[in-house]
Amino acid sequence: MAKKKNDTNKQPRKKIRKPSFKLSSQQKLVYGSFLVIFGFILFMAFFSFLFTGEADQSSLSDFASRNVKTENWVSKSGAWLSDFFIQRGFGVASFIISGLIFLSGIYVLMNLSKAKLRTHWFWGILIVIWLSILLGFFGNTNDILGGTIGFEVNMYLQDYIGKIGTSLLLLFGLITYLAIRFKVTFESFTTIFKSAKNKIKNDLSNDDEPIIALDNNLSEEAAAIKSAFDIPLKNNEAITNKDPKPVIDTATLVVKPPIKEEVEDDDLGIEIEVEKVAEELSEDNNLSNKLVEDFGQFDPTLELSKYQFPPLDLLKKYDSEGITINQTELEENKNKIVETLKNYNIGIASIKATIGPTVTLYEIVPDAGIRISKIKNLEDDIALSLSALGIRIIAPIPGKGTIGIEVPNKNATIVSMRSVIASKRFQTSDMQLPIALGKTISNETFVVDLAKMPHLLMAGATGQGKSVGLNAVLTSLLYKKHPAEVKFVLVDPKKVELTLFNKIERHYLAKLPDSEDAIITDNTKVINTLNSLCIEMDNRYELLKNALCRNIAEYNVKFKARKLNPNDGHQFLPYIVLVVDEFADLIMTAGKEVETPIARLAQLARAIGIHLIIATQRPSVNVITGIIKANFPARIAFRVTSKIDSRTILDGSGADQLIGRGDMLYTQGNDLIRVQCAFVDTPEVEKITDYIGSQKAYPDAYLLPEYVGEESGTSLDIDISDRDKLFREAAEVIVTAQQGSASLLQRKLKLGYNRAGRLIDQLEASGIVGPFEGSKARMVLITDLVALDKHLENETL
Ligand SMILES: Nc1ncnc2c1ncn2[C@@H]1O[C@H](COP(=O)(O)OP(=O)(O)OP(=O)(O)O)[C@@H](O)[C@H]1O
Repeated sequence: MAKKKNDTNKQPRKKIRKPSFKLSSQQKLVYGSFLVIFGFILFMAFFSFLFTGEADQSSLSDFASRNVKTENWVSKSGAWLSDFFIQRGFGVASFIISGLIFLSGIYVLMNLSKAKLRTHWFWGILIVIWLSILLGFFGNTNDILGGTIGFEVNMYLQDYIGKIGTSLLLLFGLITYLAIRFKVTFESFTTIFKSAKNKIKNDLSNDDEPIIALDNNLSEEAAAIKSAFDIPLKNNEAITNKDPKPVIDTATLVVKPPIKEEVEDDDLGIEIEVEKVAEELSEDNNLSNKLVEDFGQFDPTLELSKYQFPPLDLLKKYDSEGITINQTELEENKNKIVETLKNYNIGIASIKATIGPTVTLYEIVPDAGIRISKIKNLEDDIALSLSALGIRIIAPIPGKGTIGIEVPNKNATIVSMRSVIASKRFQTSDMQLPIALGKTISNETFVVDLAKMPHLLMAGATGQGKSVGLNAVLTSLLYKKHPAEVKFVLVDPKKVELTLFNKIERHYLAKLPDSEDAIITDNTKVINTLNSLCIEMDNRYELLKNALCRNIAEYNVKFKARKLNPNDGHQFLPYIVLVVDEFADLIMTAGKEVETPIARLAQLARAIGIHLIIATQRPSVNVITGIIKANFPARIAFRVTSKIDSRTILDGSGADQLIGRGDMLYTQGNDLIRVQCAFVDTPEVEKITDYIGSQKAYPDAYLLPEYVGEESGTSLDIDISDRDKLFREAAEVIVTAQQGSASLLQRKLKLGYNRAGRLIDQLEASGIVGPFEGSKARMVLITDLVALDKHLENETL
């Protein structure tokens, strides 16, 4: 273990920045025009070399001398380049190289697909080689037809497989090229020969020309074969033959037989020909392949293609980072543990220590025959003898066969956000939503995938590191995900914790169409947003269903490959992460109205990329209800004040024994992992959001679907028959208390915010309470219950 400890201490802190090969528009202009001009010059040099090459031969050796004159149109350089490419290289096939350079310039200037350019180069170079060998075959000596390479390769081949072998090899090269590049099949040849035969036959019989209609989109392949075999195919021409016409299938270039076949008598010696129809690519695939070939894969980041991820320098370095081993502390603790256990007649076979950032784990192997429960019961005694808080006994450590005693270090080290973000584990992770939470007890960076969790519940008493934890989660995502790939919905009833993220509203946040602020601080708006997220979820499911995809990752891959048509409503779907900073507050004020959509989202939203992170100070059962708990398998517990709270959040004790300041336990359903949360301070978050916020953004935040809440239909002239069943009770509560507030109704009648609000509106309509007066409670217009009875009776008359 000691070895491992040293290894982990030596973790390199490399600055890892994504290399960017993107050129600015100006660079493209310079680079593109250079290539165009260079390609053109090369062409001129090659062309003049055909006439001046021989004359310039002698001057090549005197390249450095200015007195020597050359005849090449591009002078000395032209003579030298042509000699290099044509004479010593590939012969006249080198013209293709100048063409490729010219073409590259055009592609750079016009910002065309790089993938297509690469294809051109690949096939271009193959043709150069093939052509050079072919022409070298005819060159008697090393002449400029095939160049030195073509000639030498030919000689080599002929030595081994002879002239016939070489020519057959060249033919094989041509066939392979046509088959792969132009997807030519054997049937293509036979059908083309057949149609040629038909034509000749028709010509001879002085009939009209055979009609072969090609549709508008004559494909490259068809055109290539057509020109190769020079068959008079009529494009877009009216069909004049009375017989059913053969039609060239442009996708595979197979000439299908006419439906009415030429059935002729056997006696005439003409056979019926039945063509085998080649398997076609389905239209969708074919189209998407073509689109990808033309434009490359769809790039969701294109709109903000210049977006720069925040650099690591924005995060603070701490001097006290890196674990220092305090040998005396280790020794002391070990002795105390051994002594305490000895006092209870527990012998130890071996003990070893793993030093983490905040706690050290002592792993002991007790003597044979010792009951584990006996050690477990000594938790308090060991804590007493070590006089330390936050001692946790893990008996046994799952999968290890040892007993663990976690003892807090006297001097805890801060785990900086910088160190976890820079870690190789985070930087190279291919998770969909990677989160660097902190470091484990063995000092390894702890990275988890939010997409796999799929929802996270965070609890901890006030001041134990929840907000820092939330910031660590958000920071991790900001360092790893482009604004096009993830959107946050932030709910912050405390109004201060997440405000900093306002600056990245148009990059990373999602909001309701009519709301001004993206960060939701008002509890009533939360209900609308949650319901809107449910609508978004349903919409996304519909899209996934139509695209025959099981989850968002598959869907996005398909969309990027241009297999989904944006005209059918398909679009690239970013992940949506909902963060609620104080859930207890929400449940208290809105009850079921919040719980229902949260539970619905938690149950269903994983496949469509909506993930929830919910934090609460009060992990009591009325806040984290059964239905919520069941749907949040991933939990983080910071220090809580009681064992009961720990049990609510973790289904076991442990969180009450933590030491605070980011010390936390993480579980994803099975083991508990003790992690020291990474520390990210408010100024650091501010720097990051400033950095992102100062860059070009989308025109608006990501807009969620509109949700028309039930309460929005409320108007003051509510029909008496439409009144809530609790109307009378509510009126009595208000009149008795002489206080017209919705929260009073919520408390007394145990209602959600919405229903209480509706009741107040109805009471106002009936004239029992006065109009809305801002932060003050409404005035009660009825003085006592007797007056109320009278008022209601009058109303029904
Ligand atoms: N990971 C950490 N490493 C070191 N110190 C930490 C860490 N997390 C929190 N702290 C310390 O604890 C203090 C309180 O943290 P934080 O504000 O996150 O608590 P909280 O649980 O959100 O409290 P509240 O619920 O009242 O907002 C921080 O100011 C910081 O000094």
